[in-house]
Amino acid sequence: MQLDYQSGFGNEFATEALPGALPAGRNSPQRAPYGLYAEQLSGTAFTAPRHTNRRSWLYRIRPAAIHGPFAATETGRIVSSFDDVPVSPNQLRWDPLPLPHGPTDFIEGLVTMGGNGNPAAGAGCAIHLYAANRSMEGRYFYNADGELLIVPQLGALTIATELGTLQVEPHEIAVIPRGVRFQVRLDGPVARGYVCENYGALLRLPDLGVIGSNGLANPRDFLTPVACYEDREGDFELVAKFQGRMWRAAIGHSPLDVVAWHGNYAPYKYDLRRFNTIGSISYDHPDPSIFLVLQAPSDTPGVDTLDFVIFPPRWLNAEDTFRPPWFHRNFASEFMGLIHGAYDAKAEGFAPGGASLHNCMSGHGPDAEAFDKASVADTSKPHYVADTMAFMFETPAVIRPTVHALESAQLQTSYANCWQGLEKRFDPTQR
Ligand SMILES: O=C(O)Cc1cc(O)ccc1O
Ligand SMILES: [Fe+2]
Repeated sequence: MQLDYQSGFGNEFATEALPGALPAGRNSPQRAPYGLYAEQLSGTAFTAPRHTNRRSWLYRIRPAAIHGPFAATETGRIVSSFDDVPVSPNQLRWDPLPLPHGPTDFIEGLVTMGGNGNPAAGAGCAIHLYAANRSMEGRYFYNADGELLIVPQLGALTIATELGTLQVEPHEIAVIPRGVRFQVRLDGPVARGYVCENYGALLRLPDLGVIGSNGLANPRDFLTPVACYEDREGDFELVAKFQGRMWRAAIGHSPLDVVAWHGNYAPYKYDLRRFNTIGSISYDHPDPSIFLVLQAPSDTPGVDTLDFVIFPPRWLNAEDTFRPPWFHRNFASEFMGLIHGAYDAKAEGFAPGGASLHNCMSGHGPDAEAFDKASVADTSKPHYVADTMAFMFETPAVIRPTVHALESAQLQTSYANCWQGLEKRFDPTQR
């Protein structure tokens, strides 16, 4: 199905599935068109400065308040507080999450790998993987704890939300704002990917500084759905994530019943293949901030609580340069995933669907094989890094792995051996 979208990042969108469903000239008329209820959904403080203020007005068949009482339910493998598990400075890497055997939908298939901060503090993030083999049926979900950045790695998803339907395939991402109700449907037999749950300030496009007015992820490539509603009654369930726990309420109708909406608080998708990658055309491999797609800013200028960074296919032509990522230790902590192909700093062991974690000041970089190859490569000619799409969730706070991540059968116990083959090359008599 070909879906319609509205283009732009954080625009003041306006969309109606029935002509005239959007009230003209006011948000909350005495009676809204078609007998709809007007409802505001605000994603930031009412008094947030205009450039960060996000809210939308929804015109819906029933108000969001209509559902049965919430009762706490199984949180499954979802974790939202990370302080009780000791964290080591070891470099960690995982094989891809196996696909589920029993019927598992997107929510059931979530497993938390690590994170920092917590929903109560409104700071930090949780990093989850998902593996699913069925659509959410009769179940709708919202997350009051943060926005969800969904990074499919295998299988396309149709994400039906209150504000319209998005389709995302591997190489695309979707962001579902805090509070927006949605249902994930699988377009194929299985789906797998990564989710970053951002407890902090909303993800936004970074400033471009000396790059100028264009580049990196361009605003018009962000797509927001058009209004589309379900007028459906039945015995459904509404699942909420609220303060780290999962809650369940009976609901007698589809909550995806918004006939029209306007505003700047809405889900969006972005095709990572549209990223305008900028790099060195002289020498040296730049810092990975050059690959920043979205950032969640903190109160300290220039410091983000979360960065989403990608490593897409690109030309490398820096001369007399070790072209792949260098050896390094960072202030930041880095959780990486691979959507497709191979990553240029790792010859093997980092598989699509896999993950790695290099925390604050833990040494890492190219493995022995990648180093050996790149340190003798001909740098007089450009080289195209093809068939690759890696990404990083990067945070200033340490990413604390969960018990599940540490006890997972996918944890590669000998990951750090990938650097052991880097022999001593030092010879004080040879320059
Ligand atoms: O592979 C990594 O560790 C990620 C990374 C990539 C890069 O190009 C520079 C620094 C960095 O941490
Ligand atoms: Fe790194």
